[in-house]
Amino acid sequence: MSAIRLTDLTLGYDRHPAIHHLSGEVATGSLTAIVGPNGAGKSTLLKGITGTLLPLAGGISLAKGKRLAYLPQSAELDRSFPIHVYDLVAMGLWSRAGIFGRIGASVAHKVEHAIAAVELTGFERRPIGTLSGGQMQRALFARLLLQDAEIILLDEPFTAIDARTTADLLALVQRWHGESRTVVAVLHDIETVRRAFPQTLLLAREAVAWGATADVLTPENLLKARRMVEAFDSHAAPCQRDAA
Ligand SMILES: Nc1ncnc2c1ncn2[C@@H]1O[C@H](COP(=O)(O)OP(=O)(O)OP(=O)(O)O)[C@@H](O)[C@H]1O
Repeated sequence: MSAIRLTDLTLGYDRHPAIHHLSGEVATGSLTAIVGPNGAGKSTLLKGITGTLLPLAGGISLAKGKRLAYLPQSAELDRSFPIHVYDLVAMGLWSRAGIFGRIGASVAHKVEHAIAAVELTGFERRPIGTLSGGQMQRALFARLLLQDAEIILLDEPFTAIDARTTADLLALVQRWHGESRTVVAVLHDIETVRRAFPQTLLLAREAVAWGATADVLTPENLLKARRMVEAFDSHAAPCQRDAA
């Protein structure tokens, strides 16, 4: 069964395509990496799946009734927002408790448990603006833990994060996979993908290859992806292939 299905999908900005003619499925319970050169459309695809960016053509369907959680690229987060680690993590419960849900004893226990799971105990009252990049990413993973979503989308979760934090957070990703959640992560480190992600979508504005990681990440495919992104004209009218 598929958790996410893409059908001849075109996504873009101001009617200019960033991704086009993308079709395929993310199987329920699978662990998939999205890789590709800068500008390949990886973040754009995640924004399409979350519904923040509507398709210019084609469609995206999600398995019915499944909760979705999304971790944006760290550069997109406003760290100056005046909030403590505890409250940031507790926001993970909003989808179920509501914004004005009572922080009762059981909720407080869940938040503390999630903070402990990412080894941030003792940081509860720290404003997020004072955290290191790795600590902030740990806090965001604690929030994801509480969101308890069946489909989890991660945009470059390990970029600019030290090796120890990467290993700890990767262990959480593996745990989610073990719990049969569907995880899709945009990654730049090919070695991490080869080691830890069974499925890969190699994207270069369209799919270069999508399937078992060892079959997808061949030198030929990686070279092809680079050439395709370099050759792509994002200002072409809605779709070059349609115009041909
Ligand atoms: N808000 C936006 N408005 C206009 N164009 C955008 C916007 N966001 C992204 N783009 C363009 O869409 C294309 C794909 O961008 P996207 O961020 O999805 O690529 P990416 O594969 O995630 O790249 P990177 O690896 O550099 O993060 C790029 O040409 C980019 O300039």
